[in-house]
Amino acid sequence: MADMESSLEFSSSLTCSTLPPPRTRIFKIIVIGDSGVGKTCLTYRFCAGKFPDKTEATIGVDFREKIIEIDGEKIKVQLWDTAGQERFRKSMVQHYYRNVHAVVFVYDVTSAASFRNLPAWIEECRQHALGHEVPRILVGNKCDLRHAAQVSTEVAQQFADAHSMPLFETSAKSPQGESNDSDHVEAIFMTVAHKLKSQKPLVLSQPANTVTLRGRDQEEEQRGSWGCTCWRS
Ligand SMILES: Nc1nc2c(ncn2[C@@H]2O[C@H](COP(=O)(O)OP(=O)(O)OP(=O)(O)O)[C@@H](O)[C@H]2O)c(=O)[nH]1
Ligand SMILES: [Mg+2]
Repeated sequence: MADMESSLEFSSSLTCSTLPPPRTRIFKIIVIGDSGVGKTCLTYRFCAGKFPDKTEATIGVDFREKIIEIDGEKIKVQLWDTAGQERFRKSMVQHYYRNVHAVVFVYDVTSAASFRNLPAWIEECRQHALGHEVPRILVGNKCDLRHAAQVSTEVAQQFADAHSMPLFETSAKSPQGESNDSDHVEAIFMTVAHKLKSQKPLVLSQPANTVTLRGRDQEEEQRGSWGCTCWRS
């Protein structure tokens, strides 16, 4: 850690001619919600591009990563696929929230209970002192089972509005061609990444004849809201 920090300090004062190779920023996004809503399938779909053949209840957390490119910058989206079952998550919870950049709340459109439990997940975020600057989004999954839906778009939208979150309805399972009327899994996570990138521009200052590379501004670094784990060579 000390090495990483000192190399960050070092790079912050380098001029154009001596810049090290570009490093990849990491956006840590946690995916939370009741067991069985499809968190593993959604994260797998985004990172592997397909619906998994089989899943089992997640124990602790599974990490999935995907490199994306936005405006010419390569960014590593690191998804934390958390456990929905209390017994599989309790020893891990504080790690989920450490230096998190965005939160994705998931419910299952065919399960009214998973929707009713959303306030408990929001409360967990509050208890872990999640800052208001951390983007949150709401995802209703399993839209391919619309005939069995128990949560209407209207009700979900009201909830999302009340909590200032954008709502997406999607399916980790259905083929997502042009004719599909639900949001694409890919587009959902890309939206989060765009939001994070716009909040955190990479190149922030250009004093005369030098280009200074700064990933986080000093203030944020002091507040620790953009922890050092989000950078890697
Ligand atoms: N029809 C349909 N089934 C889905 C979809 N997403 C997930 N499933 C199914 O829902 C079940 C639970 O999915 P998971 O992704 O394991 O659920 P989870 O939220 O990760 O559950 P925990 O790890 O216990 O918290 C599995 O049988 C999946 O095949 C979907 O979009 N449509
Ligand atoms: Mg899971």
